[in-house]
Amino acid sequence: MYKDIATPIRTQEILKKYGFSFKKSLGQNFLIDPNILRNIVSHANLTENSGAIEVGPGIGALTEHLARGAKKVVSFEIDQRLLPVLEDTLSPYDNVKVVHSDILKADVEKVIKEEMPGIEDIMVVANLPYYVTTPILMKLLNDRLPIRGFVVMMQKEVADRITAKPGTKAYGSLSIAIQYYVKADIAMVVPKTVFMPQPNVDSAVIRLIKHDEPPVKVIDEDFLFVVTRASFAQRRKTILNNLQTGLQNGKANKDKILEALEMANIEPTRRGETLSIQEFGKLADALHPTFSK
Ligand SMILES: C[S@@+](CC[C@H](N)C(=O)[O-])C[C@H]1O[C@@H](n2cnc3c(N)ncnc32)[C@H](O)[C@@H]1O
Repeated sequence: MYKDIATPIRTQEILKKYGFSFKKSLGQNFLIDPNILRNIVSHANLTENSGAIEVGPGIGALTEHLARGAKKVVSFEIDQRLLPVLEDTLSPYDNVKVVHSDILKADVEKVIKEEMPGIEDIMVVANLPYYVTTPILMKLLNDRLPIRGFVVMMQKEVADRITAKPGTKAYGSLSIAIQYYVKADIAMVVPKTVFMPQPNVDSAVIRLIKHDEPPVKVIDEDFLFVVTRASFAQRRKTILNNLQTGLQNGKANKDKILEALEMANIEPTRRGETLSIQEFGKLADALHPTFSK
């Protein structure tokens, strides 16, 4: 059995050996608690036939736990200074591939094809860099990768918004943009003390499992997201007011919007935060003929 990378003492040793200093701009808060790492990996339900994709391995703390639980791990790391560190810390594992790349620019599908041939069950498991949590999730969802889902650590406030249900304060266009693709729930809330350096915000691990079918069928997915963004633009405003100012550069015809709201069976005085994803779907389809161009 190898010594865990993620103990405070071993992490300090590794950082010292390589003269590594944290870059705040890259969201570098490393995990230093092996129990949290085991817990994260257990929520991914990996088997010896699974693949794991990691964003930002850091010095390999989570990577080694993934390597122990999966057939193959591919980790994308943007910071070149970490490459020699990872080569050292992950040397006991022959099932890990580190790719030096910004995940936002990477062709992840190609890498999966090359590095994980024949692997049918793939999960994204990561302690995400908080400054780009949402762009990373949206990219990996929009790329329509052959993955089962995600188990990812992020800022708790973002986790709350992603997993929020209608009628709650945290519910908004981000909840819908993500829940259109996946079933989302919070797996655990994580204290600041398990990170080095400690972040200023609370953290949570969320689990996102892809739907077989989207929760609502719409004519035009992109337009659904245009409508939801417009509907939440000003939370105190009614859906009617938000759509009037948010569609067609504020020149949307009020009567046409009222017609669409009636067709979708939605009272014009309601607020966006009370609408379910199914109601947004109906509304987007009703608005589509007039407002999608
Ligand atoms: C929160 S740390 C997590 C490190 C490690 N997985 C851990 O849990 O200790 C985020 C990691 O993501 C890397 N990173 C930041 N932006 C990235 C990007 N756009 N693409 C790939 N990696 C990125 C950072 O260099 C850092 O290693």
